[in-house]
Amino acid sequence: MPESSTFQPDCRRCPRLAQYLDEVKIAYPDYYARPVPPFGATPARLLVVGLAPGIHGANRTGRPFTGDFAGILLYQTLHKFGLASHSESIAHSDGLILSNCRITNAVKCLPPANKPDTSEIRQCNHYLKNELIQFVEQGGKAILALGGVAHRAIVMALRVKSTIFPFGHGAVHQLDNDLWLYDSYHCSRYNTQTKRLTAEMFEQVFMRIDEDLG
Ligand SMILES: O=c1cc[nH]c(=O)[nH]1
Repeated sequence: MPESSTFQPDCRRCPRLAQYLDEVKIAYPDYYARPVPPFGATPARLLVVGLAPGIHGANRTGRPFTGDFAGILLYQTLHKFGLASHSESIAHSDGLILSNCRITNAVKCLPPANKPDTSEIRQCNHYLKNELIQFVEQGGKAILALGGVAHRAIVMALRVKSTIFPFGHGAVHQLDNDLWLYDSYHCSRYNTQTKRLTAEMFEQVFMRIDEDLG
């Protein structure tokens, strides 16, 4: 199982991802094109875990879910539930503040075709594990997995059994006395445009978290 380590902004542990980021930086010199750090409040009661930076979103702006389609529904919903100061997340310098909430990704680097390899998810799990440890130590109560990859990365980092805690949209898993894992389909363009995930479905997940956090 991976050990935990603090996020390294210059990490190049995954050769395929490091090389891809080098190529993307050449194609788009203005893009951030580095491992994207978590964003938000510390301490926080809610930790939202996404998949990985999108090429023209977090990979461009350097902030999770910022500047691309996947962030639209997420930040709108966070704003609706009083967790974000604005309903849109446009750029690193837009002044947006998260309250009681943090956002991170299972994989910190942009993967080709949005698909990290299992070995890359495992390698990056060092960082997620460290973030989860800090989150729990500082009183964090609710983890929201956006999609199955994020769910399995969380389960891996916390060393709990994925057979006991399978991913399912709307599922709520009690991981510990005071630690809960909530699942939602990922708020990707594909999922929202095909209506696999509607705004109502996403809000219901947040409503449940809101009720449980009290
Ligand atoms: O999972 C995702 C998707 C888009 N942007 C992110 O930061 N994470």
